Amino acid sequence: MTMPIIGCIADDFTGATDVASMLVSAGMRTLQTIGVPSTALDDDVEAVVVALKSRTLPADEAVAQSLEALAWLQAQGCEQFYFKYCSTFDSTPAGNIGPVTDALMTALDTDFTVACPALPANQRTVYNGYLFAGGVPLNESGMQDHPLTPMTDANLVRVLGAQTHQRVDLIDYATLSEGVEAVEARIQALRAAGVGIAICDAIDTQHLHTLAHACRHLPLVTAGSGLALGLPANLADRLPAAGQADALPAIAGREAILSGSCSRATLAQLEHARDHYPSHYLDALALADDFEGVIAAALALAEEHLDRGPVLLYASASPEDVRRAQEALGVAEAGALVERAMAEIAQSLVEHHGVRRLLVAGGETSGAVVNALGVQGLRIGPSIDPGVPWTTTFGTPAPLALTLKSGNFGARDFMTKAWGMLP
Ligand SMILES: Nc1ncnc2c1ncn2[C@@H]1O[C@H](COP(=O)(O)OP(=O)(O)OP(=O)(O)O)[C@@H](O)[C@H]1O
Ligand SMILES: O=C(O)[C@@H](O)C(=O)CO
Repeated sequence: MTMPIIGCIADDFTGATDVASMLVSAGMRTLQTIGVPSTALDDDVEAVVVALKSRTLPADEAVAQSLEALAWLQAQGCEQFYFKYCSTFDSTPAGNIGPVTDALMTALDTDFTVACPALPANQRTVYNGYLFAGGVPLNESGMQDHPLTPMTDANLVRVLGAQTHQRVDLIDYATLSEGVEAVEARIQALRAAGVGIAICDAIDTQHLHTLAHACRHLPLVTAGSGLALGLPANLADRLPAAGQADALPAIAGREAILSGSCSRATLAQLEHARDHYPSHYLDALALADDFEGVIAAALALAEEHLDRGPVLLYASASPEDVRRAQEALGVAEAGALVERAMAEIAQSLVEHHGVRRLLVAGGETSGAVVNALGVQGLRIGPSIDPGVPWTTTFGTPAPLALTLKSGNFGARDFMTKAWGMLP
């Protein structure tokens, strides 16, 4: 059996499929597990991604789960480890990026790692340590309104510095533009100065390739998914022949879209999709009043239309509507209520309405849906848009075609074009 080489720990489920899709597109066969498996891996793959739902847990729980994932990946033979967080660096002053990085560094007995959320293909770039999303500073990108992890500062040296025990410094774009040797020299200098984590600039994909090559001997890297594009090149002689990494079996069945993401990109995609498919809005306040009644209405609408193509069920709402729900119900309670609704709907669609092809938008939403469906893992297939692949499930009674869309990912027509890309 081929032993995996790269072991990733991802702090949410869509983030996990994102990093897995980058590894696949660069030629590594990749499997994603939902949580830490209780059994050993028995697939021939070059990379494994353990998907946690740890982004918004209390820091000590996120650390414990991440260390458990690390131990399992080490037991499967992985040689280099990758902590995947969001390209918008979603976290709070309490964590979890800093505390998890600290714990992984200690467990791997390493004094240095990099931190680079950049993904230029999705307009996430880091310049002089400042993170830009969609060409504007992070704190002006819409992320300042995120329901769970509002990001109000774009300076990552400062943001990470508040979360970690390590000294944090920068490898800037000028150094990255000079090439691998310049980056290696900078890493050596930072290490000698007692810096534990370097925020790395990257304003184009070449910077990520340079950084990945310069990191080839580090036991741990931490990043968004972009850095994964460059890692397979470090291992070229150990990968399968080109074109083999993203093959998926065909899955027939009814189609549905579930969205709990309130990001700007998802809201635009929903506007587009509503013009093409029957749709039903689940109002958070109505769910609080009559949970089962709202769900029954959504499922009735679905059953009426599913024979004719995809049906769209969504709770996604504008920042003002989300704020209204949060003020009435509490932030965590409103989120949990909507997630529970999406989970129950997904379960019913699959068990009672013949849905086998499912598109889910939102990281937390995807986590809730995947858990409700009993998905144990995903085989990663071709990407619909950068960072969002089709996958097929294992662990469910029958395999499903599933795509888990990170809130801010995908073009405006993502929800309509996805179906044509299934085998
Ligand atoms: N109308 C609403 N009112 C209040 N909360 C909502 C509403 N709709 C969705 N939510 C909650 O907002 C949160 C959205 O997070 P989620 O991770 O699913 O999407 P996202 O943040 O856009 O995606 P990602 O994490 O991939 O960037 C979820 O907890 C969801 O339940
Ligand atoms: O990196 C990203 O932006 C995504 O993979 C993600 O983690 C969103 O939840």
